[in-house]
Amino acid sequence: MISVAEALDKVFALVAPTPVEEVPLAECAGRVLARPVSARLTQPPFAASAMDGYAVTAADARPGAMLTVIGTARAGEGFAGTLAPGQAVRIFTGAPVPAGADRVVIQEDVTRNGDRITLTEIGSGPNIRPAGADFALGDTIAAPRRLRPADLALAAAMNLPALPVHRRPDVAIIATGDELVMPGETPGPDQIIASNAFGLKAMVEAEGGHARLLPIARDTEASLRAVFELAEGTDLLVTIGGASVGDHDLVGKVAADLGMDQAFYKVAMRPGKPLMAGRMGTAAMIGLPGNPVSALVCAQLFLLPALRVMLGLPAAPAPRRTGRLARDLDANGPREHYMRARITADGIAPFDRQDSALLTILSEADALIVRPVGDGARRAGETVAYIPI
Ligand SMILES: Nc1nc2c(c(=O)[nH]1)N[C@H]1C(S)=C(S)[C@@H](COP(=O)(O)OP(=O)(O)OC[C@H]3O[C@@H](n4cnc5c(N)ncnc54)[C@H](O)[C@@H]3O)O[C@H]1N2
Ligand code: MOO
Repeated sequence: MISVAEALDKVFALVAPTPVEEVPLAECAGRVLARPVSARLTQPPFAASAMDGYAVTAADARPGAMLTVIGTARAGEGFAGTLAPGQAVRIFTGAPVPAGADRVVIQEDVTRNGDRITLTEIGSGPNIRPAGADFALGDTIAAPRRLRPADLALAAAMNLPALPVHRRPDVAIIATGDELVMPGETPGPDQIIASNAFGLKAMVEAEGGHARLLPIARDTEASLRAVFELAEGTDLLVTIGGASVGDHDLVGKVAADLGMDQAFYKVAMRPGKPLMAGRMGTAAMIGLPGNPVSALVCAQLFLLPALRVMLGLPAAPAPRRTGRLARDLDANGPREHYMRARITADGIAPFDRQDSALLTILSEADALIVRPVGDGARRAGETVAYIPI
């Protein structure tokens, strides 16, 4: 058995970033920018008014100044002339500041009578945004970068109608087992509903991958082989179950028969010991354990970091934080333990029941407390590492 860190390194060695494609800006949310992109213009392109008011010269910027309004500048249409002392231009937010003007006095600080104004007060700032205050022609957005809403607005402002992003990795998900039927079907007396694949699909898609749910493979070599073939062309093949040592655990054997080059099998972790990974032709393969919590925890620890590499992001373990324990914990054993827990006002509270079959607990959990191998007993109030989920 290898450690979680060793297994993760081996998983990283199985995957590579997907090719880059140009995608229209409106479809880039959450995608990963593959190359730096440069602004095609300067923003603002001209000195712009930050307020509604009157553009005046520095010489007139004093309370009591009486000025003549000689024109208007609004967003979309500036004032063509040049402002001289004794003059003002009516100006609106976003409008180009006329030549000769040094500041904008907000209209609340002005009284107007016909085309004459009197400045009643002068605020502290000039209320002018200089050209290029936000960015200049050629300024870049660095890559790789997960594109957030503000990044898309910035790219739009830079006049970039499409962005180079990594193709969404295709992830083919195969549930295995004679006991499984799909949600909505009526299970036979010895059957249960296949649940894991739905959680995995949601995780993959939330991360930016494209998940395909393949038909459930039965516990025969022929059925497994047939479903594996449907995964042809995928970037990442994920199987669920059939990974352990039982007579019907055939995933490893069938994958090997189909040419899987196994990178590892079994990891010193709880839940999720019977995890496997390898390469099958052009695809990476991750064989998840069947127990629902094991499958989803292993996906959090291995599948998502692998997906992030495929999306062009750096290879890194699932992000961790630290928190204070809300209650005492017993010593840990020889496997790294990822304990389902909830973050509460009193600290981070592990659930009493940690059985890897309990989806109700996982559904209530928002954290996995990380217990290192051989970690001693911990008291309430001590700091522990956890992975937000
Ligand atoms: N003698 C041993 N037995 C087991 C060991 C071991 O080391 N020695 N490991 C245990 C551990 S840990 C786990 S985890 C499981 C994993 O076994 P498999 O990956 O072979 O999974 P299955 O046996 O196929 O299924 C386990 C469990 O999960 C249910 N299952 C499977 N797929 C799904 C699905 N898509 N949706 C919902 N539930 C699913 C399945 O019905 C079983 O109840 O092995 C232990 N045994
Ligand atoms: O992954 Mo197994 O479920 O460690 O319980």
